[in-house]
Amino acid sequence: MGVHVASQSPSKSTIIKDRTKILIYSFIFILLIFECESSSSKDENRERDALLMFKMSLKNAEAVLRNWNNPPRLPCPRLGSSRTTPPWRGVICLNGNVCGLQLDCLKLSGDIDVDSLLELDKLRTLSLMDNKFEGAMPKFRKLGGTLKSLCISKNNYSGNIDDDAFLGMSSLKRLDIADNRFSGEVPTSLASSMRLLELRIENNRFVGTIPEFPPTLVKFNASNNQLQGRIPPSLCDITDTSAFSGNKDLCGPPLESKCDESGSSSSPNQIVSKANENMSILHVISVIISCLLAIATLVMVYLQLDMKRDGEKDGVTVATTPKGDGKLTFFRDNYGCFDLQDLLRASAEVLGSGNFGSCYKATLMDGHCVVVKRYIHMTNCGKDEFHHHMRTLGNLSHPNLLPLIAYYYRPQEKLLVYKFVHNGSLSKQLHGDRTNEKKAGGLNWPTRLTIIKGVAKGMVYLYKKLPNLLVAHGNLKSSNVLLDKWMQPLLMDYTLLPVVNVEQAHNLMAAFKAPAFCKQGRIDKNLDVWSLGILILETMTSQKLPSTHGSELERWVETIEREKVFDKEMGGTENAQAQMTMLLEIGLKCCKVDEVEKRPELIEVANKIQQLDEKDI
Ligand SMILES: Nc1ncnc2c1ncn2[C@@H]1O[C@H](COP(=O)(O)OP(=O)(O)OP(=O)(O)O)[C@@H](O)[C@H]1O
Repeated sequence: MGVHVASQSPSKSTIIKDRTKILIYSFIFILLIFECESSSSKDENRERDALLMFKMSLKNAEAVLRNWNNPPRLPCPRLGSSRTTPPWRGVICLNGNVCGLQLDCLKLSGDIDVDSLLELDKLRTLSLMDNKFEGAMPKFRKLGGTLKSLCISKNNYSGNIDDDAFLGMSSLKRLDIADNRFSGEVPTSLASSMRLLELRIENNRFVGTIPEFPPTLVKFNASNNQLQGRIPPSLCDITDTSAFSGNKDLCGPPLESKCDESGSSSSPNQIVSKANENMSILHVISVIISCLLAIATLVMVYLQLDMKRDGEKDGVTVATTPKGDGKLTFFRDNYGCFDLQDLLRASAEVLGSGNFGSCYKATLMDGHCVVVKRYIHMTNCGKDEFHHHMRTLGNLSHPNLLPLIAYYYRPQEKLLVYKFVHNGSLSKQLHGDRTNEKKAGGLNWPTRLTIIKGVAKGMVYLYKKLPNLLVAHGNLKSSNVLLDKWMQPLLMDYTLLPVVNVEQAHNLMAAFKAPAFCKQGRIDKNLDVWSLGILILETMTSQKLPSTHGSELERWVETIEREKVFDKEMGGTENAQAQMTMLLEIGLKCCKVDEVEKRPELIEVANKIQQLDEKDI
């Protein structure tokens, strides 16, 4: 049987058609490459021109930046190019764009042309360390909210830095202006850099007090300036006290010298040096010591009496325990040094009492404020179990968790000591508190979203750190979300399920109000997701939750789903409205009553929340 090969081979016309197609596709492909090339070369040219402008503003640059020149060389090697040409000296490239300039130790000087750098829209780091720049600090603020790291240490910059010099530099994570001759006060606009992790201002001539910094700060050095006054609470965690050495008169934790009423150091050495002019040192010391002793005795007697009265009035029945007993166990060093007796002596203010006990704000003798929460419903927990669990809690550390400073154990008495947080709870901000029915202040949309984002981050951290716990928080609700000075949320009353009596936990904790538990007795990770959903709905509507469990709460969720009425105080443009609706939908999804299986995982919810945009444009 012959094979008809001829019938299977393409005809001449088909071959011509195919060739034409190949030609057309190749042409389009070449066009596309050309298009890409031309737009990327536009970028490259812009970056090249910007850098050449910048170079022109520098002295001594011609010698050291010789390879910064005109075409054919470009600042960054072209993406995908086979020839590997190095970038210009000191230029850091990412994906073919300039993302950093590192021009350290090049003996550069001159008036930096910050405007030329505006053209480098991918610029994230700028380092001009160890050069010869002098005069006032350039207006780096113009570089706006994208710069992450700025380093101009070891130059000869001098004079005051404007207080708003860093305003709007919201992405700044690292700022190093050490080893210059800056004077005047430390600019408070640094506090607006909410992402700041590292700040170095040492070896300058800064005067005045240190402003409050965001809680994100982990590295700080202000040594060898002329700073004075109380170290702000946000820096109490800095363990290396040399960060404050060589200053005029700093006081308070983490330093040992205590502050007096006016906020200046009351260490005997400094008092002596001030009074040295007219009297002999010995005389001054003896007068001061006897005065201090007399005052201290009076204050102690007064406070003891006062506390006793307060204690009786407020139900603080923590008796002074027999010698050697009643010790507080500390987890964090930097909240001053105090013991139970100091807490008892401190002036106390009742902050409120909830399902699990009462909260007191105690102002210690050195001016520190801490919060003591006295827990009931923990009576079934054994000593070892309690100590073990407290150690777990003490080791947790996250910017959105209220840190546990210390705890106290007696079979019938459990106290947990936390840091005092300035803006009270989210509940107080949304609905007012016991004494003040009015809200503390309308929260706008960006603040509410920032709070929810922080809460979600804190929750994800808990689940990551405690994978064996089914319900890692257990009591997430608006009164357990505290807001610091920068309105960043801090979760409290977290992870107490292992030490709370089971019956009370199931009756009183927020997570156990979820229908999955109320209706089916199910305990799983979804309980916390449900609480997060309720918190989102409450935050977006400012509506108070019904005080009872179960069906009333379900109806509350249904009403919100039906009406979708946001709190007017949030304000917001059209764009913000769209984001608000998305957040409300996320909240509603977490609270799906009948579709427990469909309820999203915490990590999924948290990711969606982080994608929302608080910008109100
Ligand atoms: N560390 C703190 N800093 C500032 N205020 C606090 C601090 N801890 C608690 N508070 C305030 O004290 C109030 C009472 O707190 P508490 O935890 O006793 O009550 P709750 O959260 O309503 O109830 P529950 O015991 O069920 O958690 C809170 O609403 C909050 O405003």
